Amino acid sequence: MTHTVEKIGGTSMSRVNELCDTLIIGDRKGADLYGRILVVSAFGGITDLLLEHKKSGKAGVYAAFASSDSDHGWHEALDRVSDAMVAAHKAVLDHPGDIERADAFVHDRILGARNCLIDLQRLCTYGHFRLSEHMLQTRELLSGLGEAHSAFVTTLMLQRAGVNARFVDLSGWRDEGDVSLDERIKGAMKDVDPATEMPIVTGYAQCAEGLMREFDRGYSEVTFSRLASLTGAREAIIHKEFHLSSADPKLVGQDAVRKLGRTNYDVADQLSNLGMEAIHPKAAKTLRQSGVPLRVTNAFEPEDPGTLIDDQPADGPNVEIVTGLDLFALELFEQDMVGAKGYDSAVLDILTRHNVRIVSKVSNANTVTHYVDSSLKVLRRVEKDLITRYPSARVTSRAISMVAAVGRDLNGLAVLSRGLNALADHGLEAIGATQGPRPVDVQFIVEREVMKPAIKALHHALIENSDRKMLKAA
Ligand SMILES: Nc1ncnc2c1ncn2[C@@H]1O[C@H](COP(=O)(O)OP(=O)(O)O)[C@@H](O)[C@H]1O
Ligand SMILES: N[C@@H](CC(=O)OP(=O)(O)O)C(=O)O
Repeated sequence: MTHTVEKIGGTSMSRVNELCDTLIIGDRKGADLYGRILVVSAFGGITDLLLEHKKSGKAGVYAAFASSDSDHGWHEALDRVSDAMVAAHKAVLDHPGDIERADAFVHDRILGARNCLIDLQRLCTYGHFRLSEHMLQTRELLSGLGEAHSAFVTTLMLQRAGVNARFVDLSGWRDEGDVSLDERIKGAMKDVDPATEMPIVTGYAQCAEGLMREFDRGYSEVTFSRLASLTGAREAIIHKEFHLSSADPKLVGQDAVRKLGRTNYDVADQLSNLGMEAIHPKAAKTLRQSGVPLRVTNAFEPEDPGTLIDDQPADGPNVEIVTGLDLFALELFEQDMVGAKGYDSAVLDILTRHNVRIVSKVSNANTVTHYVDSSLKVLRRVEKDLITRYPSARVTSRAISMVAAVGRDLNGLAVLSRGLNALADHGLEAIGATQGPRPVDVQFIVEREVMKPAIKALHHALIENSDRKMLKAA
């Protein structure tokens, strides 16, 4: 019998002590404790403080360092990380000896990172070295701190509970090798025996290709899926704070949402695109290609099988999830566009250059609109480039939200019209709505303040009240 590879996300990591009594140990004894490789994310909020806030974009150490010439804003930002790390491990560790070791670990890594950044800044006062050329490595160095800390703390906690846990640090701390992601993982795992010990692996892995450069936020799932694939896991499991549900339980209410019993990689991709991170799209690809089944479970209900994700089609049409995210509508309006080609690709070039994530798009005779996930600051630069390229065009960025209904098979469900009616019934207006010919998602564009009530209204109409038989009869 082979092992499973199991990832614990940041929100759940903040309560890893509770998981110890249930998910990780529970009433298992002896050999039953093993056969599992755990991949951990940083404690909730730590990566946001290290890099930047995932949702609001608020600067962390990285962003402060990137923008600092002489001021020392990043030092305070690093202090905040250190304080937050200590608070996070104090919340989950009991034994004073463990807390002392965790404090020392934080102190050592923060000091190391601080010295490294100071040296880098000093080096870059000489003309030949440019800070801008080292920003990616800086981002890598900082992100690794979060997962090294959470994995170290979890190992201490489990060892104290009598588990033969082993800290597997893929973060490349003070490491000299230049290895690929696969080599990094294989090298670290080569003398680890999951049958007799429980590896606690950092969700961040330092590698020549650059985990952050290739995959950016949500990278833990990339490490997780690669580890599952390379070690030939029986199953890859993501433990989350809630069951993967038909909508955010915090928003719609835990009683109103349904647990997803099963879905497929197509839906998982749509959800990632909508910022829901059911699973990182590149991670899904690795698992799909290597034939490792994926399960998403509620970390706090370990006896529940959760959601199985594979590449199977649905048994019948159904809306499975309603979700939403804040975006900007970047609009290029140009009277001369009609009949001319190339506008679309010019916009794409500029968006690519500024590394803006496109979620969706619509166009007509003289207007191209991209719904993008970006900050206004970056969009201002995009607008400037667009105006330079098309001086007589009108370019605008408008804050909007997108709410989408997603399912493996939405055939014959009239999701678009029922959705619009549901919004109207609640006195809510849609600015736009789109459905492609492949029936897996329908997108509704609304004002930002309408997003939450729109999710509730759509969830109510399309999931809580869905009666497929009635619809078929109609
Ligand atoms: N459809 C959904 N099902 C479950 N949780 C959702 C859903 N949509 C949004 N969420 C939210 O996602 C949040 C983070 O979930 P989780 O994946 O556990 O975090 P992390 O990325 O830290 O592991 C939860 O607190 C929950 O409110
Ligand atoms: N902590 C990292 C990696 C990650 O995947 O985290 P989480 O599992 O909490 O989404 C991030 O925020 O990007």
